[in-house]
Amino acid sequence: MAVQDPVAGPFQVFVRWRPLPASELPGTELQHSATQQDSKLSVSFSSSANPGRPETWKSGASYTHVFTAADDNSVVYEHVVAATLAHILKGVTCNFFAYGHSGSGKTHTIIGYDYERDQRLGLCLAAARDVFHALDRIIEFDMNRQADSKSRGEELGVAVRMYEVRGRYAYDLLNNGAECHVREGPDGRTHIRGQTEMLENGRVRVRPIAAKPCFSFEETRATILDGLAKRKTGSSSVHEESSRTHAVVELEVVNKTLLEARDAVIERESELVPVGKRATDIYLEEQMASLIRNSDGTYMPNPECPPNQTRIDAAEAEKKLYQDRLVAAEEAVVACFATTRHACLGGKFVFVDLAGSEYFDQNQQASTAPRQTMQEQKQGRQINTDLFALKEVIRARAQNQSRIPYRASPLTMVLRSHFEARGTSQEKPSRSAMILTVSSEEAMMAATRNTLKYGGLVGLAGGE
Ligand SMILES: Nc1ncnc2c1ncn2[C@@H]1O[C@H](COP(=O)(O)OP(=O)(O)OP(=O)(O)O)[C@@H](O)[C@H]1O
Repeated sequence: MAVQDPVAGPFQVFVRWRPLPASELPGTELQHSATQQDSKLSVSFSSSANPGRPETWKSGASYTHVFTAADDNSVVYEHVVAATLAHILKGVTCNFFAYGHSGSGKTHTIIGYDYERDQRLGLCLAAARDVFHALDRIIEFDMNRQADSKSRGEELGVAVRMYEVRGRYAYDLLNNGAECHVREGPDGRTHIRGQTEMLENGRVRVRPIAAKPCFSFEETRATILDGLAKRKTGSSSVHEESSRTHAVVELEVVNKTLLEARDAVIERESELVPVGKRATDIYLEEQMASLIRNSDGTYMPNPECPPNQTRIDAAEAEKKLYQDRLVAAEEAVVACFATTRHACLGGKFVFVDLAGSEYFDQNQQASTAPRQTMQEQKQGRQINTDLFALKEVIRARAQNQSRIPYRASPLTMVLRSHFEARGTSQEKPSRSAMILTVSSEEAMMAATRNTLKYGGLVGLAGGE
């Protein structure tokens, strides 16, 4: 049975203990328990590795629920994600993060390693399955009302985006791992843009992260598996490499009209580039032609050759025409939301498999981690920055601070639009949750404690 809206507050934190790896002897692990305090849980564990000096640790009460090693992915899904589907169907964005040490089960939780069996599907695949069940019901309802969604371009589906964030770049897993820049635009929004394509007539197209439209669960699953295959190429050590990137999977409810409207914006942008450049060139040409050089090297206007204002105005008028076409295309996107009868349009699940938290744990690094190359050290510092920034953003949001430090890292810049998403109406703020994946292996004690501490800071903020 689905649990009632677990992600109701601003930010909820869950703990998931993974089973001991087969290589570990049973009976040698940390002993752990959870204690209810008001509406939240605290976690404590003890180690008896050193019989002379048993060690115990207890967290604050910051967690919404603690999953045991016996809980499989379907149990986690029911508690954390299932009830949020109702929000997605109202156009809301729900974000889910997995945070933990390498090998603690982040990918197992978010994506899973069994793509067929219901009980073992990762959260993103189980969510895709349930979105399609819901969309099927909406389509059936439309058919009963003789409202043929398909012919009107309103056939509902899911646009899948999959990318890894590493350093200042995102790598588009549904576009051959293409490197994309993460930048803040003049509009204050973050743009993730791929390579510049030079087209005919001077048009310049810069595409955003690929959004692959899928119209069935099977198609969505195949798309996610395609993306995963890209995640693995180019890495000599898959497991290590996956720890060093943040992997994001987005599932957005879309229809064909919306997808076409967004494509039209990209086309209008590409058309504006040469026209805008021509207007600038003509202005500069006319200004230069109308200047004469003085003997001291300075310039002054040449009264006999004033700038050809008619030519400048004509170029500006043409530019304005293309700017208006772009604005009209952007308005058409907004109109898709305003005119649809499907409140679910734009509803989005965002799943983030964060880079291994060991990079955030400098003490652990110094003492036990193998020697790192310069490149790995740089990556480690960037991951630290990202994970610290994420915590600060979550806390600032929970405390309703006027300034949320999204710009502190590329990861938080990328996540900004998901945190700030408000569906089609201002009353629909996004909802978010984090799953801390931890291991009861003795060797992982410090990492487990650090993960619980990090999540504790995030969870306390959520409860304020
Ligand atoms: N809760 C769990 N139940 C069963 N197996 C698990 C669980 N958590 C992790 N595992 C297994 O442990 C191994 C490592 O897990 P996983 O790849 O998810 O770790 P990770 O935290 O994503 O690591 P990395 O950060 O290095 O990518 C996998 O074989 C996975 O199936």
